[in-house]
Amino acid sequence: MKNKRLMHPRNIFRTPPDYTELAIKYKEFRKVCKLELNGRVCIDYRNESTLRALTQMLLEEYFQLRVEFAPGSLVPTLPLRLNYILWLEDLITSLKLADAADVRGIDIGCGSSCIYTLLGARKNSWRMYALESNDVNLEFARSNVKCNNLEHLVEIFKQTNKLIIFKDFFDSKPNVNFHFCLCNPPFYDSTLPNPFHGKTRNEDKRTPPHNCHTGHDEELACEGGEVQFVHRIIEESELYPERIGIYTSMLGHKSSVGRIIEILTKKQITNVSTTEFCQGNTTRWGIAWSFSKDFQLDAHSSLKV
Ligand SMILES: C[S@@+](CC[C@H](N)C(=O)[O-])C[C@H]1O[C@@H](n2cnc3c(N)ncnc32)[C@H](O)[C@@H]1O
Repeated sequence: MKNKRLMHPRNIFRTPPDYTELAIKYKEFRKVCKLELNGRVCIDYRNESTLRALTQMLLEEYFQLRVEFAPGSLVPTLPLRLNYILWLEDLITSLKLADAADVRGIDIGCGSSCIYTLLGARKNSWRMYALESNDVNLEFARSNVKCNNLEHLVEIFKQTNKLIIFKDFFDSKPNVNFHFCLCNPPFYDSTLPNPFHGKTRNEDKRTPPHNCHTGHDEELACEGGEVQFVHRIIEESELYPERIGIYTSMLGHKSSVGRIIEILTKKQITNVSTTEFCQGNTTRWGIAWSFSKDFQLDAHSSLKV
């Protein structure tokens, strides 16, 4: 197929799951499935409760993770989250660590599902530190970690000041350095008059492609949107160049990648890598930067901006 964009080569969802078989196996998932005339299962991706049941079922089937989401909170899609984790795995290999279990990662804004942290811990035995500012999300994240018996690998940290990313956390862990940080930042700009539904010709202000809009306003929006959030991560990374080997973030819009690269370039941060996360009709982007000579990130770049 022309221009077919594929998931990461190791992403198990490159081959679509057999939903009919899974509907037989998982009762809660079966309840949200529709049956086509030919007897095949059909999924309504625009329905929030269907998405919840789908993600819960896939996490259980493929990663033996049982996850609850706070009511009304963001429902993560698993193929995208997995693409990001697999890219991190690739970046970390440049470190040539003797033991993968030595890896320590920070999840900035883990959400109620705590999905990246759970995946990193369960799939790769990474030691994960999940930061979150929303109290309800924190409660659910803690419970998800406990339910999956991953407390020995995961620490959850309450972020009291939303405008800060690392300072308070680093102060609480003065002697620990980390291999990477990851982030799915709040996408929307809360300062816009209608941040979630504004239709505009300006690409940056257009809502991203969604199957179904899930999540609380507070989870999805911040002042300046994702560019400003990642800008803040960059500024704090300059204060702590040694504390994290590879700083990374996901971006929801291609134009944000160019703007973030501009910010990095102005700051003369040149050890930078970008990638695309392709999942069927949805594309997201990843950006990474490092101050360490141990990571040669440019070798991993897959995207010309
Ligand atoms: C878009 S959601 C991502 C949730 C989850 N990581 C995922 O990918 O499904 C962003 C999360 O960041 C949290 N957040 C916002 N500002 C934060 C900050 N300064 N520190 C930590 N978490 C923050 C929000 O409460 C929200 O849960």
